[in-house]
Amino acid sequence: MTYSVKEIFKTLQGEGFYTGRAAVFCRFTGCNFWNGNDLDRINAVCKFCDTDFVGINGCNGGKFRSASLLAREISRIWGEEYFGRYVVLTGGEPLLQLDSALLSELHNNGFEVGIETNGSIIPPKNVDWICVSPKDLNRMILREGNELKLVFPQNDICPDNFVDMNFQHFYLQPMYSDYLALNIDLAVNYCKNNPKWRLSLQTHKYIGIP
Ligand SMILES: C[S@@+](CC[C@H](N)C(=O)[O-])C[C@H]1O[C@@H](n2cnc3c(N)ncnc32)[C@H](O)[C@@H]1O
Ligand SMILES: Nc1nc2[nH]cc(C(=O)O)c2c(=O)[nH]1
Ligand code: SF4
Ligand SMILES: [Mg+2]
Repeated sequence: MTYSVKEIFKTLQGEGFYTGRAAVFCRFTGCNFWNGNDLDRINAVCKFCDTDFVGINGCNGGKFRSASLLAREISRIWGEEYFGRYVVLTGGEPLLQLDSALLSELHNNGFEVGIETNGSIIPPKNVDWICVSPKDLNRMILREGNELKLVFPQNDICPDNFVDMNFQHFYLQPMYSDYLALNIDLAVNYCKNNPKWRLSLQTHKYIGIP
């Protein structure tokens, strides 16, 4: 299998449960909820994406012709240290490309593997950390995982829809947009009144790291 990757970089996880943890981010090309063209946002399932996932032209991006070649590149970017190896597969939608071959190669290289997914595709078995961030209730078939991270607020999606699903942690992440300050206020208030939910800030954006 050939994997199309926009970029690969080492940083700190900026969001959710593992905020502050060193990780290599592997951003796969392409998404099933938006084609990445700004002109098509209004017709997309997901209209507020903050990410460029088109093409293979980012830092360390490219076409990787096998799982072992991609795992080797992720390993190189992590560096020598064996302790704490963590890779976050994101995109775009990583589950359009993640298969058990790549997952095994990453495990063989000593990585814990996390995914950031929109919940519309069932992942292969043995992913170590699953973060689901729903955008469309009707398309959300992955209804369990480690963390549910809802971008907030979203038209037609209320946090109540998720509280009976099988997740260990529930986060509201203020929508990054021209209305960020308002969205933060709304999320803070929601968390104050609904303590099952915690605030997830996109901390990397505040401190200027990728
Ligand atoms: C770019 S997405 C890629 C992974 C996957 N397609 C998904 O949606 O979960 C990575 C994370 O960024 C979040 N995100 C995207 N746009 C955002 C925005 N405008 N404000 C806050 N979070 C956003 C997503 O909800 C997701 O949790
Ligand atoms: N630092 C950092 N943390 C992140 N957590 C989720 C991200 C993503 O785009 O999937 C992301 C990202 O792009 N950078
Ligand atoms: S589903 Fe994820 S990658 Fe796709 S457009 Fe939405 S936020 Fe962006
Ligand atoms: Mg991001």
